[in-house]
Amino acid sequence: MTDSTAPRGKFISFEGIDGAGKSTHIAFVAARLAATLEAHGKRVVSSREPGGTTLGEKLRELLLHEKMHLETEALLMFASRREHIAQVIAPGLERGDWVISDRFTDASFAYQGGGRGLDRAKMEALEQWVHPHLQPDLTLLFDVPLDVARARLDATRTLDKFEQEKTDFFAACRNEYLRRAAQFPERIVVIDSSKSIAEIQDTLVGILDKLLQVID
Ligand SMILES: Nc1ncnc2c1ncn2[C@@H]1O[C@H](COP(=O)(O)OP(=O)(O)O)[C@@H](O)[C@H]1O
Ligand SMILES: Cc1cn([C@H]2C[C@H](O)[C@@H](COP(=O)(O)OP(=O)(O)O)O2)c(=O)[nH]c1=O
Repeated sequence: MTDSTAPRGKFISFEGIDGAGKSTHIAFVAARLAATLEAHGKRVVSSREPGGTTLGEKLRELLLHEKMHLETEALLMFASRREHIAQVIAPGLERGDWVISDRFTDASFAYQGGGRGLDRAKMEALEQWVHPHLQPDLTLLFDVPLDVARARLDATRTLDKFEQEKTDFFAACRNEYLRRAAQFPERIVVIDSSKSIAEIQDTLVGILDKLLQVID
């Protein structure tokens, strides 16, 4: 994917159980990155999964609202991802832009693997098929106790298919996220999302400024 004339951009994913506060911080991160990158003629591309493309958004609608077999759910998540990589992530990185995605493959491991119990070997096979050479340069994992996430969700919105799941489901998702953070410590940074929004923003500034040094 890297070409010898243009440095590849960076790929940052955001993860966490529903209600952890991930969406709250995406706009802040995008603005912080854009302020530096635009001076270097690069853009921040902000996207999400499932979704991020016209087809992916149609799949998202199905995934968030229709009941389906667990393996169908996993396959559609990866179908959405395949399209997202082809249309948004790979071309963005090749242009030298920085791509930030609200969720990527760690979410499939956490939700379809941890939460729903799909065999990890099947998830790994899908990952190998769909993106054998692509991984985020950085994954920000927003981690909170389950009761905090639940209280935040209940206070704010109508719940979709995943958000209506029980505590055990989210406990298993969270455990899988934390297991992956321990497995890939060089890529996944765990953010204590039970802190205040201002404190989390301070932490994010420290992480992003270090990452931005490569282009200064
Ligand atoms: N650190 C925080 N402290 C208090 N409330 C928060 C914090 N982070 C997010 N929230 C609130 O919790 C709710 C869910 O946050 P959101 O970012 O939508 O979660 P997610 O995208 O992880 O599902 C929102 O109302 C948001 O304002
Ligand atoms: C990307 C992905 C998301 N999901 C789930 C997690 C979320 O509950 C849901 C949508 O994610 P998200 O966009 O974070 O939800 P919201 O906009 O409500 O904050 O999809 C999976 O189960 N597997 C996946 O691979």
